[in-house]
Order: sequence, then C-alpha cells, then structure tokens
Amino acid sequence: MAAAATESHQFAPPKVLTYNPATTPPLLISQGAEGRLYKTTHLSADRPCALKYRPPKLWRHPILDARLTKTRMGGEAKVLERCYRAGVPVPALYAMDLAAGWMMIEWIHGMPVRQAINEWLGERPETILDPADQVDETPLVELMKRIGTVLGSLHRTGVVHGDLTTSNMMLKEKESKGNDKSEAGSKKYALEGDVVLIDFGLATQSLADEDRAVDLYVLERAFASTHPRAEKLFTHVLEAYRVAFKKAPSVLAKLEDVRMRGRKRSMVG
Ligand SMILES: Nc1ncnc2c1ncn2[C@@H]1O[C@H](COP(=O)(O)OP(=O)(O)OP(=O)(O)O)[C@@H](O)[C@H]1O
Repeated sequence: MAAAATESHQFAPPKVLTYNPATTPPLLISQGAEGRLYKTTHLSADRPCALKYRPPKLWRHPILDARLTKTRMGGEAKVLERCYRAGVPVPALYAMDLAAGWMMIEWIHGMPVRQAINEWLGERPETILDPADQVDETPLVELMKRIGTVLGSLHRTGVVHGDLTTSNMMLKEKESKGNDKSEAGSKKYALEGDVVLIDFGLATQSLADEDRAVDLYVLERAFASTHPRAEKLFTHVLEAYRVAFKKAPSVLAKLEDVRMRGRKRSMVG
C-alpha cells in the first residue's frame, strides 16, 4: 500500500532522493524484507520512475552486505538491460548506484495484472467458463495470450524470471482507456494494455528447458491459487507461448515432467 512522505519512513531513504533538487518527493510504494520501492522522478518532474532500494542490513557484516547488494542488484540490472535491448517488455533502466544500493527504472503506468484480472472477475459469475452463463471471456483470453507471447520473448532472450506471478506483471495503460471514461468503456478496456514484466530480483540467464519449464510451472501454480475461477484459461498462455517461441515444444514437454514431480511431492506431503 502506498504510504506518503519521507519523514514517516522507518529508515532513511537513499541520499539520491534528498540531495537532487530535480527529484520529486518520494512515495513509498512497497516495503519487503530485502528492499523498498519508491515512486519518484528521474532528471525532470515529468519523468516518473520507480526507485528500488536495498538498505544496508545492519545485522550483516558490512563488506559481505555490500557485496551481496552489488551482486543481486547488479544481476537484476544486467538482466533488465538484456531484455530491454532484445525488445522484451520490461521497464527501462535509467540509473543505478550499486554501492549505495539503488536503481531507478521506468515507471509503468497501470496496475498489476493480478489486480486487473481480479477486478474484471469481480463482476463475473463463479465459473466463467460455464457456457450457460454466456459470459464473454474474450478480454481475459486475449490477456492470457499476450502473457504467453511475452514469456516466449523472455525465454528466447535467454532469461528466466524466477518469480513469475500476476503481481510481477504490469498491465500498461493504453491511451484509449483514458479517453473513454464511461462505465461501459472502462469495462471494455479493463484488460487492455501491454503486459510488462517487473521484479527481476530472482532472474537468471539460462537456455535450459528445465529452467524455462520451472518458470512456467511457477506461474501456472501461482495463477491457479490467485485466480482459481479462471484457472482453465491458463492454457491460452501456453498456446501463445508455443506460437511465440521456436523452442517451446521441448519446454512444454519438460513442463509435463515438472508437473508430475510437483504432484508426487504434494502427495508425499
Ligand atoms: N516499474 C514500475 N512501475 C510501476 N510500478 C512498479 C514498478 N515496479 C514495481 N512496481 C510496483 O511496486 C510493487 C513492488 O515491486 P517489486 O515487486 O519490483 O518490488 P519488490 O520489493 O521486489 O517486491 P516483492 O516483495 O513482491 O518481490 C509491484 O507490485 C508494483 O505494483
């Protein structure tokens, strides 16, 4: 949940947020165990950005802590740049200071895919796939396909995300959505927009089918538990992935094995 004003933060924000006169007062967007995310601006007031900050961990040896921050955040920045250059939809990297533990990335206007789907499903009957309901699930199917296409481009680039969930994808707002303010218009456009992947903190570079399959499996499981009413539509993600990515057939065959292992593990307990 967004919390305003620097003063109320439990720990001081990084200096970059206080010494640069062109920087807009930071808004704390999220706070996790390892880091915080602020909304601020980069270079000019009309260029919003997300600032990811990993504050020093006082319980860790300072040299080890600095090394960990450099490795993890440096790895995340490297992956972001690689994806951006290859045309995978990710936020652009604006600036970073690994020694100080922060990086500034493009602000994506929109909402997490998780929220967009839940708001859209909120108005639907319990099982949206029941033909008797005559619910037009086309917008959600189209969104699933866009997710599959983006994942195909991610894996083609040689990157696995490591933490795929619908919270780690943003639905980038489209201009048309902003122009049509009517209720019908906002429903019609609720699931429109480009899917942008975020949070590459656990990403790695890999070309292995196994890693790619596990990436898809993690999303499949997360999707089933976050959006149980739309679980059956996940197949559209995999279909679009198959179309977008030449090596998909062997990844999807591997996904079968990964699922099997997952089922065995849950039977054993
Ligand atoms: N580039 C961005 N533009 C807009 N909002 C963003 C951006 N990056 C992150 N967010 C928002 O901030 C939230 C947290 O971001 P992110 O997941 O990258 O941080 P995190 O601290 O690693 O979080 P987590 O604890 O979920 O891993 C996201 O769910 C999203 O709502």
